[in-house]
Amino acid sequence: MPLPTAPLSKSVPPSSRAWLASHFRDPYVKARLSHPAQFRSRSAFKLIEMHEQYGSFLTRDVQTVVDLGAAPGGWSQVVAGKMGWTTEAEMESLAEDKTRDAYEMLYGTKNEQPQRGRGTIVAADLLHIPPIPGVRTLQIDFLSPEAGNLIRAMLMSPSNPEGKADLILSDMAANFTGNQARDTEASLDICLAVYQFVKTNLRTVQETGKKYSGTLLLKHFAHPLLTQFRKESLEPNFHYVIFCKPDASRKGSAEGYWLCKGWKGVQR
Ligand SMILES: C[S@@+](CC[C@H](N)C(=O)[O-])C[C@H]1O[C@@H](n2cnc3c(N)ncnc32)[C@H](O)[C@@H]1O
Repeated sequence: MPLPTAPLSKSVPPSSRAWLASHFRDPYVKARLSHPAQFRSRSAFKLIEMHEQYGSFLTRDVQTVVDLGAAPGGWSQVVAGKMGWTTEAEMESLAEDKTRDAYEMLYGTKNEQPQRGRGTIVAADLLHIPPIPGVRTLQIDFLSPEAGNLIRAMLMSPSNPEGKADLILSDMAANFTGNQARDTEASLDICLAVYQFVKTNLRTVQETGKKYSGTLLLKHFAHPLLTQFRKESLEPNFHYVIFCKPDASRKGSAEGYWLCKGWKGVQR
């Protein structure tokens, strides 16, 4: 897809012009538009980067994944690719791709291409998520009381009768208002709701026998109240929690992610 080079229309206000200009200069926007996997969002590169740099979590033993705040679907595309849920046409276009590094970053070596994916991926968002091979989508407000049970039901299978997940991803963010108190409260509400879901749905290390299984990747906005949540709820109950700020995350943004590995179940 060609990048816009013509001058922007005079009807576009100066503030939007500045944003659009910096948006199209952004290397991750350029990468998204030219990448053969045709990611739907620039966020896809954040997930790839965190997986690569902060400790692999999209590993072969991951069978069930929940992607919260998934629209338009970039993260789910990455997960589906990692779990082998990619159409043959996509495989062919990727196999012909000259940027082999990008290919390998997503799918491993070419000899490893499965024709059908493994496991279950459930993606949920307030917004509609256009279909992605191998991904079960749900349009719902995750903060609504029924969301947890619906997602669990979608994870259930004969081999997973309790609907447990090996990996829970949350890129959820409420609309930014610019009011710090309100934005902090919204981020905290989302983190607390995700944590409630983790308590009943993330597979524990006791269940798998693996010290670092049961992974949560959770977006949040920097604030002392969120730090307190990390200390009180995440740190005692996971083997480790690290802060991630991928390069693909805009520098001026207060967003960051916690990568939490080794869910022990609630210790306190
Ligand atoms: C940064 S976008 C996610 C981008 C996505 N990870 C991707 O790669 O395409 C944040 C998403 O969170 C969703 N969201 C915010 N609050 C939500 C809620 N209460 N329930 C469900 N989704 C929510 C928004 O609708 C938005 O699509």
